[in-house]
Amino acid sequence: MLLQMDSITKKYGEFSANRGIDFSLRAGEVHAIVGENGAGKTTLMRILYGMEQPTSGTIRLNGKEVSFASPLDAIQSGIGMVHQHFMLFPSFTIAENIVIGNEPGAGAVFDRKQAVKTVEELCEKFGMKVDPQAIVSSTAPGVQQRVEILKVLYQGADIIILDEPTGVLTPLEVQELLEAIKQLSKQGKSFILISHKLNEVLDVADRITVLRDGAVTGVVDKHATDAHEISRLMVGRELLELDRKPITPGDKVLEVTDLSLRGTKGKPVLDAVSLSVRAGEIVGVAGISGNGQSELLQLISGLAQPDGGRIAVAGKDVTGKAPRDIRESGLAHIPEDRYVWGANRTATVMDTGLMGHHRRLQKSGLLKLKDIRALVSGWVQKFSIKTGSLETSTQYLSGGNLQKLIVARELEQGTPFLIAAEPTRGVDIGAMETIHGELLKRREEGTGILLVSSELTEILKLSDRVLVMYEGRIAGELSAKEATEEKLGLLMAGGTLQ
Ligand SMILES: Nc1ncnc2c1ncn2[C@@H]1O[C@H](COP(=O)(O)OP(=O)(O)OP(=O)(O)O)[C@@H](O)[C@H]1O
Repeated sequence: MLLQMDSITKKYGEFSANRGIDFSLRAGEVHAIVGENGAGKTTLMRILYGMEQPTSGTIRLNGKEVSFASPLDAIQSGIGMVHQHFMLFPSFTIAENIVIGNEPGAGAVFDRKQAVKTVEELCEKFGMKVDPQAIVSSTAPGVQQRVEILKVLYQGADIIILDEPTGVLTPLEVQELLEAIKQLSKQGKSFILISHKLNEVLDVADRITVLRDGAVTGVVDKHATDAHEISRLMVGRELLELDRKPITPGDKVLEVTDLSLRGTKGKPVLDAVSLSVRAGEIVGVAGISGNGQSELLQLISGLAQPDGGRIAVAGKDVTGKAPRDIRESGLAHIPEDRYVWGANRTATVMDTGLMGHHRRLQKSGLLKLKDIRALVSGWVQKFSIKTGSLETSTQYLSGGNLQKLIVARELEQGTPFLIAAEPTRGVDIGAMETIHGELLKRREEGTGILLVSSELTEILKLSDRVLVMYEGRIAGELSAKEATEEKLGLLMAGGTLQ
């Protein structure tokens, strides 16, 4: 066995994030780790990568016991990790990012030409294509993902840990990544893949380890299992089918007319975009990321200002207004990036939950701790948010649990209009079911929802109408009945429907 982790336990105070976990990896194997948010997947991998020390347990590489005091130790032993959030220098070139830490050159002189050549050779050897001279910030997420993998290959990794690698990728980029993993494993590289996407896991993994509450509930062979068994091992129950009841849409809660935003290179980022959302309907926006969706949401929520056009929320003209005024007009917003727009990493769970609710809870100018506690602990229960306490800083929540907290906070604003951008990014299948169920409940209660998601299955499951964005324009609109993955895919790629 290439790698063996035995009886790994990790305690944070009284809380055990890992409880006696056994995990093994063969050379050339792709081994997926799945489990609910907070099940302990990332913690186990941080231990393997030397970012955390286990409270007890042993790690053996090729039969020899090892201990890693830091990632540097792990890298030297041939272990590389690609994190959930890319850790590249945006203003550097791809080549510079790959060789950083071990640059070619003599003394203090960096040999740029050699760096480009080395990266070209690396791409050739491992069959992955990137332009070494491109600046990272100008490349797509799929390219940045490849750069992260090439970087660990350059560092000499034989074991590559990928922590939720497909979260920000388009369907095509996901296919390319899965293909690259298969190719590299044929060349003898071994992968540990943390993922919530069971279809991807069943496509690429040889074995799957399932974690629940910090312990292993099963290790299964891909050929001897299916998505049902894995979800049962993960959640402890079968998942329910969602029921989308027929509705009659009401008044417009969002009306966007001829919205435009100029780009830096003359090409418009948004070009005369008009759309509306009525009370009680979910309007899905599909599109490959980078086609104007993010900017559209920033304009609607007041985080950026348009160059032309008009925005009305709940019947009030909010064009050019500040985010706070727009929220008061009737907008709640589950933001696309939970770390940038959704939370302050140093704030507690309670303070993060309170944001936006503070004015409502204020009685005679005072906020009562008891009221805040009751509100936030209700959500913690309803959404199974795993946290030490309400005073825990959000930086210690697992990614999916922070997402659930933000979703709960925004769903509970009780506004007529809600933006839900990537509402289930990084959450487990049980939490996804809860969030989808809650969005449908809000819809039945009359909230109008603009759903922007890179997951076509999510768009198709929830939307009453689907708009497709392509190059800053609405390229097409389909009703729930008409919409299929194929038709949406065609419009997303710039095609037209006959
Ligand atoms: N430094 C820390 N202090 C306290 N608790 C922590 C710390 N790091 C992690 N935890 C807790 O340990 C648990 C396991 O977290 P981990 O990030 O391993 O979960 P995960 O399975 O990767 O979840 P997700 O799918 O949401 O990423 C969580 O409940 C988390 O809040």
